[in-house]
Amino acid sequence: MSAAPAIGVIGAGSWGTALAQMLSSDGRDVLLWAYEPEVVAAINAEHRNPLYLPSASLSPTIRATCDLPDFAALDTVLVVTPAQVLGKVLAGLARSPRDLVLCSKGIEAGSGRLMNDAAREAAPGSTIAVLSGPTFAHEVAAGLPTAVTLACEGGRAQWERLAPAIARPAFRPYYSDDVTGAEIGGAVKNVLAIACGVVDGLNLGQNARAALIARGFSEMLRFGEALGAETETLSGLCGLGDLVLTCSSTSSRNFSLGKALGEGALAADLMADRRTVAEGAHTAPVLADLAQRRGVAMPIVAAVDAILRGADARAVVADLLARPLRAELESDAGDLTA
Ligand SMILES: NC(=O)c1ccc[n+]([C@@H]2O[C@H](COP(=O)([O-])OP(=O)(O)OC[C@H]3O[C@@H](n4cnc5c(N)ncnc54)[C@H](O)[C@@H]3O)[C@@H](O)[C@H]2O)c1
Ligand SMILES: O=P(O)(O)OC[C@H](O)CO
Repeated sequence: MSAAPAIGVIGAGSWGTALAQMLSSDGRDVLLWAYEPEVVAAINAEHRNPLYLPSASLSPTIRATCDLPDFAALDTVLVVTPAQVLGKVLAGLARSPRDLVLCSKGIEAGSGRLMNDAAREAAPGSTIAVLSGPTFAHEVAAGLPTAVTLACEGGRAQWERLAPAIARPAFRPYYSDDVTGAEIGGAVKNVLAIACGVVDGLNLGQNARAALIARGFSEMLRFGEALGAETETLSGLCGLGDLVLTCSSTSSRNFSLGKALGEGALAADLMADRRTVAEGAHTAPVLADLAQRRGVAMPIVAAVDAILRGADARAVVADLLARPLRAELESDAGDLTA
């Protein structure tokens, strides 16, 4: 038991459960909201989450609930639902001023909103922060060293409240005030991880994967610039750091989805009855659309969108390779802008 104030975590998938376990490591109470009653029951009775994080033994100071009103008195709440339901779930939270730390990575389909805009509308009065970076849930749950960006719309004053609440010896947040940049990094890297998985599934080699990471990062920077994100933010943990992690490992659901697509599986089959979330599959269509409407060139994102819609992966890669030659740097583009 600890005298430190309890923290709330909304969403008991693998990431919400891992964050709850990390936060409880100093003995504090953590209240964890789960969508499924059977997850609540297993966490409270057996201190395990067999559906989403079966490898972890959870702390007895984590209490699970299906009732959002239980969170009314908490000053700090992490939000870790899938991106597409974040606004809907938060609408059930009592409207009192608190720090709301968004940990989901995606863009809302239909509205094209980033999570901070969805959260601000659903939970007015909250002060938003975004926690994002290279973070496989099973490693955080196991206490392995991890560093993240913690972007605070409330600036240094909010950071002073949140950093001691969230940092632990092996979990290290870095301060930023660029909420938009932190969200764009996490959302775009999921789509690029699908692209890298496709290349792996097609056996196109490691040169191709490195090229995709570098050219995909250029797309992330261009899109970020269009939305007012800082290049420095995207060059850090929540952008380049997460891109490298997710594009290099079958531990990533997005990379694995892409690999299966490259091996010839159909997106519709891979997405049907899926329990875990591969956010890039939901983000790709809305990101491709936003980029086109804003005139931002994102050919790799468009290629992923096309493959998810059923286009032949090998043909899509051939089209990418057949694009006109161009300058690598925007500043050198001149006439080479195709
Ligand atoms: N798993 C990771 O390593 C990791 C790391 C960083 C960020 N994230 C992000 O965290 C978010 C959550 O991912 P995850 O990996 O914890 O999920 P998950 O794939 O492990 O589990 C799916 C989650 O969706 C929930 N869910 C399904 N339908 C729902 C509904 N209608 N309403 C509310 N909840 C519903 C389930 O209860 C479960 O919590 C995603 O945006 C993901 O990108 C995940
Ligand atoms: O398994 P993924 O692809 O959702 O990636 C998990 C995390 O976002 C990695 O930082």
